[in-house]
Amino acid sequence: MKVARLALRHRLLLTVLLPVSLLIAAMAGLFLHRGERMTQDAIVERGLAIVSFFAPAAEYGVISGNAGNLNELLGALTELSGVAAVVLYERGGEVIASRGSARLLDPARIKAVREPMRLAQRDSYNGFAAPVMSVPLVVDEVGDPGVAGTPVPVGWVYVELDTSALDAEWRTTMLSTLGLAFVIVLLTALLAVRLANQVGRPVARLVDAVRRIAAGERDVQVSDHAGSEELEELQQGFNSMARSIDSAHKIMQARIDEATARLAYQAMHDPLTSLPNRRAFEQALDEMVATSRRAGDHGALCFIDLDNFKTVNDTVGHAAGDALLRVIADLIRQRLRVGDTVCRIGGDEFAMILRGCTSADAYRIASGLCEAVRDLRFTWEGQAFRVGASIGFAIIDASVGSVADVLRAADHACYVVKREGRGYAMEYQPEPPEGGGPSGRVPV
Ligand SMILES: Nc1nc2c(ncn2[C@@H]2O[C@H](COP(=O)(O)OP(=O)(O)OP(=O)(O)O)[C@@H](O)[C@H]2O)c(=O)[nH]1
Repeated sequence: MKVARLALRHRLLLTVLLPVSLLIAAMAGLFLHRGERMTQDAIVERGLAIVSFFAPAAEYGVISGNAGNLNELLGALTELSGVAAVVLYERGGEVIASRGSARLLDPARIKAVREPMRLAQRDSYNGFAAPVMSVPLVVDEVGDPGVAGTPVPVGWVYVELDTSALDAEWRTTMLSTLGLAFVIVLLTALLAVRLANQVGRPVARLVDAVRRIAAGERDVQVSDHAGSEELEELQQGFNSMARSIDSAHKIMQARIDEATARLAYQAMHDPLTSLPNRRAFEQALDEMVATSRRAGDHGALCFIDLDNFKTVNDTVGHAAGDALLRVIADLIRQRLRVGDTVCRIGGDEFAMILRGCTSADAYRIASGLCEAVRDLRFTWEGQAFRVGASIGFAIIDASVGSVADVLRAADHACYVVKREGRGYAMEYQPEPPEGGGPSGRVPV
């Protein structure tokens, strides 16, 4: 696992704990190693000091074989703390006196000892030996004794120390050291966890909040109890930034919704009269035709073309023509029933889709409208105008072939009205065969 991939909290823990633990382990190890060496050195020093003192003191007893003197010496030695056994050898390697039971003693090695030394060591026992040296008197050339010769070993002393008390003391020291090291590491770990939590958790909360915002979530806030002034400030800053983003997003969304609605409205409405435009008309007609085929619903499509509208434009101007178009749009709108639709599909052309009506209903409504337009007096700058409305309509029912058929039929009916007199309403009648009577004009 790579350190860079660890969470910040774990990295902080590692950064604090790892060096402290290594330092404590190194210090404890060094202390224990040096302590062990010093203990061993002290044991050796003491053992050597005892045998070095004991060897010369035993010289007389070994040479003379004075048992009383030797016993006294051995008794005094075993009185010393930690001395478990004392053995005295004579020149030939035979034991001449001993106290206690020696565990490590190897008699074969004792005769090779030429100076005080540690002879053996096992568990808590250490064996030390030293030669008992004596200086023989040498007879010179003239036969006169009294010249000192080279010291020779006349025996050996062996002292065995029991260091279990010292070892126990050392064990206690060792355990205390290790315990202390453990406590220090534990305390450091607790502090490190606290520090990591204080820093790592708030940062993790911030990271989580940033991810949620990036994923499109809004209204994201983090609790601002970080436990540290800087982090608390960071969290408060984040919260106010998140609030700003959220409110900017809401404002922007509202504007987009508004603009979308406006565009959708504009796409389907005529800006002059606010009536549905040609596109809306085509959709409404598609629906009406589909409903008629499916449910056998009856309806009608009426094409309305104003008569003499151009005169207004030409006489008092385009603005007057616009105003008149608005007046007529209102007039048509007012006469419609709930569910009917009126659209402006061209310059002075309107279309009505009447729902749930028979041919007679459609004729009555269309004729009424013709009458109302004819009765309208439009005044502009003191001048009065009259216009008319020519309406051709076609019935929409289950027998209708297509939308185009209906359009063609209504358009044709309107054309016939225009051609044959204007100002009235007529239902589409298929052209009579060659030489037949006039088309179905229904006079108002
Ligand atoms: N003021 C105004 N005039 C328009 C608008 N759109 C088209 N027109 C005009 O409306 C007139 C329509 O032409 P016509 O249908 O031939 O005029 P008309 O006098 O009604 O003719 P007939 O139908 O034969 O009686 C044209 O002069 C167009 O310029 C508009 O939005 N505002």
